[in-house]
Amino acid sequence: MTDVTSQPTPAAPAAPDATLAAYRKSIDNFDAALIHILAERFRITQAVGAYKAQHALPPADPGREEAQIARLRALAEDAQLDPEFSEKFLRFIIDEVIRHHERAREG
Ligand SMILES: C=C(O[C@@H]1C=C(C(=O)O)C=C[C@H]1O)C(=O)O
Repeated sequence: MTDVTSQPTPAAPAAPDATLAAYRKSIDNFDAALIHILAERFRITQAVGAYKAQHALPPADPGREEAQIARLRALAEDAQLDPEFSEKFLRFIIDEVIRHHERAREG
């Protein structure tokens, strides 16, 4: 017969932790703000994509990207946010924008 007494005791349901819950409430608000900010950014870049397609402009502008990344890295350093992370985050967004612009060009 199996010795059930040697099994680990299942974890008790976590006690409500008011401090953690308050931090998480604030995280929830920041995450919601991030989504709204991103939605607005993509709304504008969609318009840029349509404009570029109408005027036969290239989907990507590496000079503009380089300037934006340098500006954002400096802002991140000032704000004590990891500039490497900031660059990767912006690169990820810009790459998605360029994909949208390529699609807009294809019609
Ligand atoms: C939005 C533009 O298109 C692309 C996307 C960019 C961005 O998301 O910041 C920057 C440059 C372009 O490669 C633009 O040309 O301004």
